[in-house]
Amino acid sequence: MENVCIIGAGWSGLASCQVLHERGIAFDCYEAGSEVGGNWRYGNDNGMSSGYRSLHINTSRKLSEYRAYPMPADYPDYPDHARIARYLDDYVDHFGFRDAISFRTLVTHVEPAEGGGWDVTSRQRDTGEETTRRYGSVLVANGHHWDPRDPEPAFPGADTFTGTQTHSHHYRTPEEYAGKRVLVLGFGNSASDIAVETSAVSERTFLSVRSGGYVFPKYMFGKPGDDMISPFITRVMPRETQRWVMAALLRMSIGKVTDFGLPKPTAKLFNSHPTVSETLLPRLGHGGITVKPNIERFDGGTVHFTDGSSEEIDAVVYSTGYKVSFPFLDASVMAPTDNDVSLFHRVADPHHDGLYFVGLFQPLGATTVLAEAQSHWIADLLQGRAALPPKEAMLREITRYKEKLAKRYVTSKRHTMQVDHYPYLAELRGARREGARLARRALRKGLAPVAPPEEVTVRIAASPETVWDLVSDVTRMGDWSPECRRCAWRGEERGVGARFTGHNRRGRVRWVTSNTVEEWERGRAFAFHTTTNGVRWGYRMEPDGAGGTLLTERWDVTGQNTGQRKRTASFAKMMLGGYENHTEELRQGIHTTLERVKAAAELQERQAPVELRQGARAAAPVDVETAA
Ligand SMILES: NC(=O)C1=CN([C@@H]2O[C@H](COP(=O)(O)OP(=O)(O)OC[C@H]3O[C@@H](n4cnc5c(N)ncnc54)[C@H](OP(=O)(O)O)[C@@H]3O)[C@@H](O)[C@H]2O)C=CC1
Repeated sequence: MENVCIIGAGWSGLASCQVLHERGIAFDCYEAGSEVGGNWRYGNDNGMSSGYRSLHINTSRKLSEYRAYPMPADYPDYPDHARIARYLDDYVDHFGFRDAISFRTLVTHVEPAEGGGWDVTSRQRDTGEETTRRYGSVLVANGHHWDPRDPEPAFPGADTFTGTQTHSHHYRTPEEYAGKRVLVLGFGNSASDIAVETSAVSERTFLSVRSGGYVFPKYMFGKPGDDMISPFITRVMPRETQRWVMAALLRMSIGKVTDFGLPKPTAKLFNSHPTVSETLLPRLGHGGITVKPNIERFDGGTVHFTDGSSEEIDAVVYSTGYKVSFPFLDASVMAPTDNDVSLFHRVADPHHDGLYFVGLFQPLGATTVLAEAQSHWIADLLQGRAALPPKEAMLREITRYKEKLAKRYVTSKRHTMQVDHYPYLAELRGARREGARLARRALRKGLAPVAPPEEVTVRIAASPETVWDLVSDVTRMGDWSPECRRCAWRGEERGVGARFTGHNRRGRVRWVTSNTVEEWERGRAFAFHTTTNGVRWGYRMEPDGAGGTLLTERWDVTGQNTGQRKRTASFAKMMLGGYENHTEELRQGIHTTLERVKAAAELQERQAPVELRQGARAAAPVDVETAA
């Protein structure tokens, strides 16, 4: 059974896939589209990409490549969407985790499971089949530039407008604006790119700007502009000095934005999300684009602006940004209002164990590298190499972050999750160090460590169906396991979701567990979740190529929440001779279980009428391998 779920195979989700794959953590990734790449897949059939035909990345290749996988050396400084999508495909195939991604599968619901973990429901787009699987942890990487935010509230008279009104999310190419009078609203990167494009074909293009800001060129002194910022500079140079130096460089290289008819920036440099464009200022200079203030109201085909001027307009493109939304999470779990989310170091939900968010930030820098760093921290947490601090400490960090944000940035729905590239990387390194310290302290206090899942495989000279019939009959579990005395089904149900009770004994200590079946596929898999302590047990059968079966038993504690870990550790300490000791007994118990299943299955196969045997041949006498 896969224990970690990743939602989304855009470049943030892929960073998590790669890191978890590299660290040996099993996961399932769900992707609504047929291909990886999210926004960078032009015309993505997941229906969520905002990418337009001319889209080029606005951070440089060097800054934007994953640390684990460089972009091809022959790529230009600022690759277009097609090259980025190809790079993402190569990344997946280079590391070999494509099989872990379920394409055309939309996650429809994620909810906390009884006893810990998360129930994830997904729908296969072709068959409509819905599946619910339980995971110890969920990594949400569904992106935050796909759910368009129209002006809120709508401008007065917008419903009387006789032209077209479109959000930039739906903009693809400029052709439909040929010969028209176009109004682009906003001053972010979408507005800037779209206004430049439509201005080449339209009769007139107007750019309506509510808040003035700086425009950063893609190149400075012949080099990509982000080459100017290095970890060294951000460490040694106070932000005020960086600001002063960059303002001077901008002034020298491109002049003041007001010289191009744009309004004066409403915030200091670096205190609002930057608009990056090599072409906007020249288009303004050529008179191809006319700057207007905000819209005041619509009236038929006329748009009135806040300075009292008005223009006849045929088409409006609202480039007014995006909503942060998680359609699969109930409002009781996470409901961001006005893009406001509360996450410890922008990753961990302090209110829900095992719920992490990847790429949910607005970087002054590159998403890839930051998502990669976030994923390494999450992997530490999943493997028990790091722990989170108490909830109160996480909430304090979030408050401090929001206070800093409020001091620095203009209050706006687009400035709720800003991070600076190198300082945020340093922050994540700090979170990992602190997490490791907390994990060591928990160990010293006798808390159960979260070990990576253990798997043991045995070769059995019997068919996968014979083996499955034995291990999935929980009433026989007492025959195999040294610790389990007996198990009994609760109710008539068999299959995923069926429940059973386990009765265990070690010496004079007896205890009872509740279990729910999570995988039930004859001849392939049987797995269950012990809801009492968050441990997951699974059996996987694979043909061994000689008519027999490779049976793998898996023991997975990574889905335990903190409460379950504490209870497990103290129960083991008080009643079972200590956590480490008991864990070792369980490990040995897996070998014993597999030996006993093997003996029973081979006996059954030998005794079965010849015609019922499925070609099982003699297997190696005792052939047990430990894989973890
Ligand atoms: N090439 C690339 O790599 C590209 C990257 N992007 C990225 O995608 C993200 C989204 O960018 P974008 O789509 O431009 O959205 P943004 O949120 O960055 O910008 C939205 C703009 O719309 C304005 N706005 C919002 N609501 C209103 C309103 N009711 N009336 C008037 N103005 C309004 C905002 O003004 P205010 O500031 O006052 O709120 C702001 O100027 C950003 O991270 C951007 O960098 C986008 C395009 C290309």
